[in-house]
Amino acid sequence: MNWDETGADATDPRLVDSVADGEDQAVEAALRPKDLEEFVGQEKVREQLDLVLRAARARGATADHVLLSGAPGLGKTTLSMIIAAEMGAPIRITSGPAIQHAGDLAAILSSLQEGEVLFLDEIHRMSRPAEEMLYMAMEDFRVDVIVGKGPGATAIPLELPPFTLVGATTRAGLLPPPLRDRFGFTGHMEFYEPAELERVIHRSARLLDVEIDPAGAAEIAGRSRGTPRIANRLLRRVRDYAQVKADGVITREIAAKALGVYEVDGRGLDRLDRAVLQALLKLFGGGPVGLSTLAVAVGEERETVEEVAEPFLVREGLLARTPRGRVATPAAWAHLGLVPPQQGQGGVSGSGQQGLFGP
Ligand SMILES: Nc1ncnc2c1ncn2[C@@H]1O[C@H](COP(=O)(O)OP(=O)(O)OP(=O)(O)O)[C@@H](O)[C@H]1O
Repeated sequence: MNWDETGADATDPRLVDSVADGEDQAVEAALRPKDLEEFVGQEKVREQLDLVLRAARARGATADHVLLSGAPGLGKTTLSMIIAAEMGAPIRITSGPAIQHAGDLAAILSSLQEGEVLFLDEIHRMSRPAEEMLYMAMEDFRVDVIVGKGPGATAIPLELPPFTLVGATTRAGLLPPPLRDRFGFTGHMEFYEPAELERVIHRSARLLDVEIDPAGAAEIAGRSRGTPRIANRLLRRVRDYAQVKADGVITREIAAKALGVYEVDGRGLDRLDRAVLQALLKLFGGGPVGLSTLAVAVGEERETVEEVAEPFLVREGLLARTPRGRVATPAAWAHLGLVPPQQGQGGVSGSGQQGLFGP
């Protein structure tokens, strides 16, 4: 298989991948909530952000810098756009990996308008010199542009208009403390509850002009891995099925059948997730087994198993990472409808050995 570094398979994109693909980006623009009122869930972050923005508006000031942390697809970009809209300000969108040199950042910062929101996605992946330039820009609204090289180099100070930096990261812990401390507000985005995802799905269905009943929305929500981006993507695939195979209306039965076709099971696991669990249970009696062995057993790279399949399996309480290796939980046996071996029988089943080492 050909998985790229984001965990997406270049030839066969995963329906349950929380990273956006090209099709998502086009549809996401239409589905994004436009204000805090429309933004579903994340009650704490919404309430706190609402206060920050209202207070800034009342003072006629630019809002404080905001750091948003959380997994991909939970709404960080959407919230940054809402911050700009609520402040009546324009927004500029860029990302850490796009800023290779301090000069790239200087060019962006020096062209900002007063009050503009600068959204910096994956801020933890910015280069070190750019990061250091950002410290001063965030605190003093000033940057030193270095002209020339070596002993003759001079720093020319450049005043910047006040702006609001909205930084997004999947891992707040990776940010150096001097950067983290310069944000006036940090919001941590949680995975969504099924009921919240149902609201997201009903709203998106309305915007896409698709008829869906509450049980149909619940069925999709339960398979969406707590992530609105995945919910919206599954909704689009179910809509296709409903149009081609039925009368266009999404019911529980249609949603379940459609997602069965796409191999997304009732809990949101896809083919790769299930292959990992099946190998762990059937070949290794539930573990413990080392990551490399598990990867060989499913015919995948170690990194693919570790970074693409495991995080969700761990989050779902189906798999545990222990110092002795990967171990299946009782919930994993139940999910695949298998019975754990009796204690003392040894971990590996006969058929498993055959599967692994050949007949
Ligand atoms: N709270 C929400 N209510 C309704 N829709 C949402 C919400 N959060 C996200 N979405 C929808 O999910 C999709 C993905 O959201 P968004 O692009 O903001 O995620 P993200 O956290 O920025 O992801 P990434 O880090 O991968 O860029 C968008 O279509 C957006 O409309």
